Amino acid sequence: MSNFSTSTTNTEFNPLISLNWRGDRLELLDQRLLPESIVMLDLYTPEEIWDSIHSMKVRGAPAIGIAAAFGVVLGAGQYPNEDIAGWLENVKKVCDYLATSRPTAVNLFWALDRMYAAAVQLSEDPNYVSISSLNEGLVQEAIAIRAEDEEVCRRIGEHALPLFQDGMGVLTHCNAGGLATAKYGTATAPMYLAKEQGMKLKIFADETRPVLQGARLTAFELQQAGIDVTLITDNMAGMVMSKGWIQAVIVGTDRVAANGDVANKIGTYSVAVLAKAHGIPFYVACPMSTIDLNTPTGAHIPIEERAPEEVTEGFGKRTAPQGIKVFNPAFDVTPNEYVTAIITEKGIIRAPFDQNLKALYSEPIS
Ligand SMILES: CSC[C@@H](O)[C@@H](O)C(=O)COP(=O)(O)O
Repeated sequence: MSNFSTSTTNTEFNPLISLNWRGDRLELLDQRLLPESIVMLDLYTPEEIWDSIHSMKVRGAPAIGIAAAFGVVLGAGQYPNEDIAGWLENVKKVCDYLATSRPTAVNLFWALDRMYAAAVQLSEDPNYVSISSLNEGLVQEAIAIRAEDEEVCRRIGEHALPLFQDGMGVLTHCNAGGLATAKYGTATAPMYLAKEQGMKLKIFADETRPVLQGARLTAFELQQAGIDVTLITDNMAGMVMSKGWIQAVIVGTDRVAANGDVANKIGTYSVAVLAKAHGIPFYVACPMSTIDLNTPTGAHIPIEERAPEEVTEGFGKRTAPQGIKVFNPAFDVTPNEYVTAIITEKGIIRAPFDQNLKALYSEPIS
């Protein structure tokens, strides 16, 4: 594994933009170092992209998909020969390799499938005869995935915004923000749009143990954007709800099963149960690329388990006894009965989710 080169701290950093294609490399914000340091990494190989996804330098379902798409570009560009069949075989190998970086976010597999389908199509197109033109075709596909994500997130925000009113308290868990997408985020998109329109929301960000995406990322990016955000630890969510401070919960997701069960960052399920107990609507915001009709229920979603050190040394020092048994699932599944609505770029879906999710695929984007 080669070392990544790092750009110096960028003083004009825009926290909404964490992935940039630079012609020969993917420039990527190292999210693990936030908020203390803003470091952009220059990634030149699929191995570097794999490592960045696996180690969560880039994380969040849509951002993982975008990074992987550029990983395919970088892998295709390494093919040394001029034969198209060999080029296509190499693209397939790169896609299969990148697919092993993380298991839960379906956007990863969606993006890789889309890149491979584009490669097949390009390889059959008589206008693309040289390997360099095929590689350029893949660059355009990856750029399109990134650009579409930005547009999709904005649309999610537009559809979600009417669910919120001036002065509302809104709780979110993990980071489904601009850092996790091309721009705007999914759960945070209505927060940015509300800000644009002068609507004041009071956001509560769960810290999100064990990796602290809420504290490190959501609190950071909302604060940078001038949005009213209060950080709480995960075990405070019930208390702030009981005080009447929360009128809605909105989270992102890594995969929505065909029946509307939702996998998201560990702790989301507890928040959903708490929301139901307090009569608070629980919204899930995601692009269509996060909906996986091939996964029948939440029980079929592969849940990543991560290293015990995230729990025992997550704060930079040991906080548990040596040799302790640790269970560290990165995600949990919220059953559909706790989900008030799923908000996509195509609009708002409510129960019965199995029927309404299926129907959504035949509807044009409004
Ligand atoms: C728009 S991001 C949606 C989800 O990917 C997000 O809520 C989440 O759970 C991310 O988990 P992470 O482990 O940080 O990749």
